[in-house]
Amino acid sequence: MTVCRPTRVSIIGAGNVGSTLAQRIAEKNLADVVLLDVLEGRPQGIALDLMEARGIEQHDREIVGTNNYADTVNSDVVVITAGIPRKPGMSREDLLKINAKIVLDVTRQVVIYSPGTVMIVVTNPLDVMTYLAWQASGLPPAQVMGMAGILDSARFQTFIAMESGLSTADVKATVLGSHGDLMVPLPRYSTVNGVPITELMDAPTIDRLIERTRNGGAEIVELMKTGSAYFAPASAACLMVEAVLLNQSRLLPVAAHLQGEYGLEDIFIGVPCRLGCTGVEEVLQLSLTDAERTALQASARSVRDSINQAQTLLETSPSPIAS
Ligand SMILES: NC(=O)C1=CN([C@@H]2O[C@H](COP(=O)(O)OP(=O)(O)OC[C@H]3O[C@@H](n4cnc5c(N)ncnc54)[C@H](O)[C@@H]3O)[C@@H](O)[C@H]2O)C=CC1
Ligand SMILES: O=C([O-])CC(=O)C(=O)O
Repeated sequence: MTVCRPTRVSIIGAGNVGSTLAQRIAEKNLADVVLLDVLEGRPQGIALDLMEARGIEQHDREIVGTNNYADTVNSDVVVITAGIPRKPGMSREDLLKINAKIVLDVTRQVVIYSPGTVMIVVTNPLDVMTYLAWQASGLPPAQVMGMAGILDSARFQTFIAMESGLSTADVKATVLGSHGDLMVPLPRYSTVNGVPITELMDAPTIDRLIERTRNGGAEIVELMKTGSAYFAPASAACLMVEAVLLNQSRLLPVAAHLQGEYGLEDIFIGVPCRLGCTGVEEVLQLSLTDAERTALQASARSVRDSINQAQTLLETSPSPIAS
């Protein structure tokens, strides 16, 4: 008798984003979930809690909590949420050194057990962490991507719907670039049922919504006082997991490795990509105005500076980046 191996997603980091993502994946019946954390008991407790909801939520997905990477073996997708979230007053860049060490460590352990996985990075600062994870993993670049553009676009979408009073379902918003102050919201590519928002709102209103989008993560950090956003981030990561597992050919903004696209080389940054079972299957090159291209280049320069900074910081660490 053939024994079927269920699809498996491992989530490294059983904190707010990781545990909410585990819930979404299981309740959407997408895959079995392995939730791993350094904290003993936390992933096991969350997994048991989620298992006990199965009868109510009507699914039979296995959710396992562990501190042992061997339990993640043969994961189809691994999502890295391990790391420290920022506190009020901090930028995502302030997490660079501490999270770089965590991301390098967990990535190296992940690929021992899942050498062919698709890896989705969530830990901040996002674009840099995705680059470091790719380097440490040895995976083909198409199999590594970062989650941010879907979240930033969803925030822009929400603010457009709130401002216009129109249904969120009809709003499509596009945000490219890095997951930081230099992200690049694109009003020309943001529409309400096909109508560009530039036809529906005046420039000062759009500028105000763009500013709120750029500040979207910080706005929640300031409100929550401890920790950062996790419901919308988990939804965004789940959309990427779903697109890969179900080979959906979704066109979604993700931090992808660029090799000349948009005039950018050897960097991970948010661009529209076709996502399928092999990961990033295509980078879509939008035509940009001079101002949009300049903004994307400035965003990429800031990511490149942070990558250089991370590499300098890590040179003094006992476990330098594997080449
Ligand atoms: N890319 C994005 O758009 C977003 C990124 N984030 C980032 O995601 C990360 C996680 O956020 P939260 O879940 O809210 O934080 P959290 O503090 O709730 O959870 C992080 C978890 O990582 C675990 N961890 C730390 N070091 C580890 C290691 N070496 N191995 C395994 N687990 C380890 C911690 O024990 C903790 O349970 C943060 O860096 C945050 O800034 C959060 C939201 C959106
Ligand atoms: O703001 C943060 O630190 C977490 C994050 O990336 C977001 O919510 O966009």
